[in-house]
Amino acid sequence: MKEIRIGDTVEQCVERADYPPEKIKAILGGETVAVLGYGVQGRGQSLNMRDNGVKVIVGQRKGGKAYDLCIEDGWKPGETLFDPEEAAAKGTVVQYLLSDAGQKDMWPKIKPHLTKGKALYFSHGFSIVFKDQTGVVPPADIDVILCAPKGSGTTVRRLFLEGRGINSSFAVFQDATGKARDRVLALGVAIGSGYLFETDFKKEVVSDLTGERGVLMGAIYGLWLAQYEVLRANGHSPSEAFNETVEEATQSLYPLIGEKGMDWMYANCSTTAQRGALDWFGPFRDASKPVFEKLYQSVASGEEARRTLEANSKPDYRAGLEKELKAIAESEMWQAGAQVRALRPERQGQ
Ligand SMILES: NC(=O)c1ccc[n+]([C@@H]2O[C@H](COP(=O)([O-])OP(=O)(O)OC[C@H]3O[C@@H](n4cnc5c(N)ncnc54)[C@H](O)[C@@H]3O)[C@@H](O)[C@H]2O)c1
Ligand SMILES: CC(C)(O)[C@@H](O)C(=O)O
Ligand SMILES: [Mg+2]
Ligand SMILES: [Mg+2]
Repeated sequence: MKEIRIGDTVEQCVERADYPPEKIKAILGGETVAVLGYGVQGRGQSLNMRDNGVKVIVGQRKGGKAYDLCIEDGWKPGETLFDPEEAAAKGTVVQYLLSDAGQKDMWPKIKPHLTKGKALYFSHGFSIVFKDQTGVVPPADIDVILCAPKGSGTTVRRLFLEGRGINSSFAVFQDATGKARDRVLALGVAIGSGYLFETDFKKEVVSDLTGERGVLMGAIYGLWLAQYEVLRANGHSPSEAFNETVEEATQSLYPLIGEKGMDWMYANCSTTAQRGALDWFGPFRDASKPVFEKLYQSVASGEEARRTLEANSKPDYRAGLEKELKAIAESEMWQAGAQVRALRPERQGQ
């Protein structure tokens, strides 16, 4: 365990060293972990656990790309690959990694398999916190736990293969067996977490929905687009506008900020950039803070959950979504992006 200490706030962080392989074996040795859903998280987490020696089975409905990927990844129908209900029946730990809307739909079929002493595991607080909208209310005699990797499932797998680890949060919502904390921490390390910090289901879902709608995806794209549009409207070429907005950020500055912090970045650019960035971060913060406050309220009130569930339940949702994504892919900015990325020396000849 290590501490993160900021003023009066002290957080205990759990590291891999706290759950070495023999401890994981002692905790999970008798368990069958059923991973329901082979999406981005289901795939990353199940493969990492399998490589870590945990007994894992996957529950993925037949047909479709995700099922084909299960076969490609070596899951064997009838041995380690089942439909979600059958896997839930076999698992002693049920990792509920269907899409959040899928969790609501499948709940009536999964719940009967959650018998006394099992653990129900989530990677998001969504279904439990918004139970009035999802109907997900677990039986009282099971453990209900959460481990939420703070990144894409793609990164969960990539970092594991590189011998690195993703940061994850963990929480215990219900401890029926007295083993819930050990179970979630052993699972958290087994899925490839680097370190784990404690949260609760409500804090996890509210921060996660805020982050992805905000700085991780929604806000950053909005900010990038605004700058790109201003540069283009003032006669800058697509190449110049894209490089100055996205390519330099993702390929040079953001990795450096990740490695060394924003203070280092500010100290290690030109004095011209330094003066300008110091003068302008305030106006950008002031302009965007009311939007973040509005976003947070929309998340905390359950409105974002309502919108997500409603949108996902529409029969034409997928078609509409594909149209929206196509519009981004075909927009000038991301067309420029595709061509700029293709020019990277390491991508030549691909
Ligand atoms: N995507 C990420 O990287 C990420 C990161 C952290 C947490 N999470 C959380 O992890 C969980 C899984 O997310 P994901 O993005 O991997 O899921 P996803 O959207 O990729 O879907 C996962 C699987 O759910 C199945 N599914 C969807 N609806 C279904 C239904 N009605 N019936 C049966 N199966 C259905 C699909 O076949 C798919 O294989 C969610 O709670 C999500 O919020 C995701
Ligand atoms: C990867 C993200 C954005 O962090 C996750 O929260 C998700 O919902 O996909
Ligand atoms: Mg999320
Ligand atoms: Mg997230």
